[in-house]
This record gives sequence, C-alpha cells and structure tokens, in this order.
Amino acid sequence: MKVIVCSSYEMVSVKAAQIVRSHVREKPDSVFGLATGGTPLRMYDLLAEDHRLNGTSYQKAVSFNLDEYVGLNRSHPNSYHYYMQSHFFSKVDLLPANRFVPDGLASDLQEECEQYEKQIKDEGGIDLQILGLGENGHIGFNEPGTSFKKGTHVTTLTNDTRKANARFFKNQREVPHYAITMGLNTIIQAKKIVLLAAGRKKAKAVKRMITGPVTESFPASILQTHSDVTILIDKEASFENIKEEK
Ligand SMILES: O=P(O)(O)OC[C@H]1O[C@](O)(CO)[C@@H](O)[C@@H]1O
Repeated sequence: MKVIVCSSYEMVSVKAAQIVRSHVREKPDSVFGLATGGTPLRMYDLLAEDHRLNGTSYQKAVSFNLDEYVGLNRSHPNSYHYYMQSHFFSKVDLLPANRFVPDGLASDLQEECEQYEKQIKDEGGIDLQILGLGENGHIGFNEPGTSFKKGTHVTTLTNDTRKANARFFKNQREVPHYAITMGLNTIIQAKKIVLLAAGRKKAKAVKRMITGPVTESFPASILQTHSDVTILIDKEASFENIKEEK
C-alpha cells in the first residue's frame, strides 16, 4: 500500500484528480470504477474543470459506479445516478452508453447484480477503481461481515451507515435499508485502486485499514492484499506512524 498524507482535503482531491487525468490520457479507453459520497466531490469538480480548460477527454472511457440505493428513482436527488449526473457525467464527455450505475429499481435485483458483474467483465475489468471509506470500514456498500468472495450483490445497510448518510436526507428514516453494491471480490480485481479519506472521523478506520488484521469484519482491510493501492488522506485522517509526504 502506498499511503500519501496530504496537507489538506483540497490536496487529496488534487492528487486523486491528477491520477484519474493521467490514467485517461495514457489509456483513453480506461475502465473506471467510480465512488460517490462526500469525499470525492471535489475530485469530480477538478476533473470537470480539467475537462473544460484542458480538454481531457473521456469519450472512449467506460465507468462503473460502486453502488446504488435500492428503491430510489434515478431522478431522486439522493440516488447515486443523480449524484453522478450532477457532479460528473453532465460535465465531461463520457458517453451515456458507457456510464454504468446499478439499477436500484430493477424488478429482479439478483439478475441486475449478475448482469452488472458480467458487464464489468465484458469491458475487460476495472483499470482504476476510486474508493471512499466508511467509518465502519465499508468500501462500496460492503458492510462489516461481508464475505471477501462476493461479487455485485444486494446488501442491507447497517444503522451506522444509514446514520452517517442521513446528512444527505431529510432524516434517517428516509435513508434506504438496502443497496446494490459491487462486492469485495469485484473491487479487489481492479488493476489499480485509489482510496480517498479525509477528516478526523475517518482516522480510526484509516489506521485499521492499513495496520489492522485482514478480516471480513473490517472490509477495507482487504486492500492490504492488493499490489497496487494508493491511499490518499489528509492530516486529520492520518495517524502518528505515517510520515507526511509532499
Ligand atoms: O465520503 P463519505 O461521504 O464519507 O462516504 C464514505 C463512503 O460511504 C458511502 O457514502 C456509503 O455510505 C460510500 O459511497 C463512500 O465511499
């Protein structure tokens, strides 16, 4: 694992955006795994700005989002379809046919999961996976206790996650109980992984992810088993043993 402690959330975002930008410039037909949540928001802003000012193109790229709530319409402001549309898809030239987000309203959710997994394989797998980190160690919506062997599946959100995400909804009751998520086995097959975490609330999870045992009770610990993972954190999310890098 390469751990980079940045001076601020802004620098975490700048570095993440640089990695995505270099990737698509070197390999225009890159397959990206994309994350939602509060943390990557500034990275998406910077990528949109880079597209506008420097013309970095995503026309040949493909993207797969990590997850989506079950039961939210894609025009619901808290759906991840809506998030991606607002923050990234509407601002760059990634073709609509090449943007994949799980359908949380599919009549057969099991089939939707199998299909999603197959589409990722058909595109040759994910080249660069962007991840956020839940305070309880989740990546995507893979909650503690999820088998490392799982592919895309329907998951039950824990109360901790529903509480953490309630800030985006009117209240916690409105946060869906279920979501579709790429599995840990889907994520770990990505060729390169970049995880972003910022803020003091994430420090414990960051420490456990990097130094704790590899265990299904802390999903992000699986990243220790991957050969090309970069962890981008700000000072607040870091802990004493990590030396600061420029
Ligand atoms: O960046 P945030 O908002 O702290 O979220 C962390 C993680 O939690 C989720 O929002 C799911 O709860 C993920 O999408 C994200 O990676």
